[in-house]
Amino acid sequence: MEAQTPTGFIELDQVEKVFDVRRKTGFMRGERHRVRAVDSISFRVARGEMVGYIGPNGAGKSTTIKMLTGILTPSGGRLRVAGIDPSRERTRLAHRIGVVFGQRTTLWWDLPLRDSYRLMHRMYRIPDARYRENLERCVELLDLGELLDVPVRQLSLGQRMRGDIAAALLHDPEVLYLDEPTIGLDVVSKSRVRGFLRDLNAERGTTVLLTTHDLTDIEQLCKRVMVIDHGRLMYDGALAGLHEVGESERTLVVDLERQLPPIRLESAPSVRTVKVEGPRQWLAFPASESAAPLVARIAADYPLVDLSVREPDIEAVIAKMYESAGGM
Ligand SMILES: Nc1ncnc2c1ncn2[C@@H]1O[C@H](COP(=O)(O)OP(=O)(O)OP(=O)(O)O)[C@@H](O)[C@H]1O
Repeated sequence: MEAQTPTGFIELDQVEKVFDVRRKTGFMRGERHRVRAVDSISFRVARGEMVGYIGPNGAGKSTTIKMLTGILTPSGGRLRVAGIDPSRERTRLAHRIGVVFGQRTTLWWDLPLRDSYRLMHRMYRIPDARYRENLERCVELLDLGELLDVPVRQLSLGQRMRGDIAAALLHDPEVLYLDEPTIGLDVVSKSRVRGFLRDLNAERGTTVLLTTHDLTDIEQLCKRVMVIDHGRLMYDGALAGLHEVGESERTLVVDLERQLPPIRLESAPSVRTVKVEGPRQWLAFPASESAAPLVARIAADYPLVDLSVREPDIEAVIAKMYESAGGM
């Protein structure tokens, strides 16, 4: 393994991808137009980071990942992964990256998992001892033991996904790109996949770039999230910071001794009572504000019995963010 670089294991500087598309407008007639799938995107991911890459359909996520693997060549800008230009040295890079596309399998449909893995062993020229060790570890942690001799086409989606994740890791990649790794999985399979990825990142320091529509994946795995829309990077930072960008609200649920008219706090105009149900009331307040002074004010003026604070639903936050940017 090479000396560790402290920052910029994945580096994008004003990367663009423009597709020339021909749209049919009638019989024998067509119109050419350009789709700017990725529009001047810059970011850096440090070695060992686990970053979420999210955005609505057609935002440019898969296009970015395809450029990071070398499948697509950028139309402009500079892109490096582990110091390698992916589209120029795709084969050399392939030894250092692992890719899982949730909607497609890299496994051989008619072969048992074991045979697919053997083929990868040869293709990637993985040293025997390392291959055996990695396979054993994946089989154990992803619970693949019973499945190794089953043809891929007979596996359930969750089993196949675990098989695909193992396949992407047999050659010890330093970076793993995951495009929708939990799509279509049941709750148990999702949690198993997430647990495995968390351990992989913690124990091996594998850098992970994760694209998903399931925000629980992000909440449970990534400290940092990047949001892309219409090919542009809209947000890059802590997941918690998204709440501020999305101007979201938290909810204070208070239980009073008895039913009372909606709580009104003259000194806190940003607080709204949004629901009253018997002695329970729901108050919405900006997520960027602290709940403590609000609680103190209510406790001083009302017969408070109990309370809880509900965090904003991250999906609502992101939807709001797309709306305010004119996206979706
Ligand atoms: N090969 C291609 N030729 C022409 N246009 C393309 C091609 N690949 C992607 N696009 C267009 O580029 C834009 C970005 O697509 P991309 O697949 O990267 O989005 P995405 O964020 O991965 O979406 P999804 O969440 O639906 O998978 C879309 O408008 C898409 O139609």
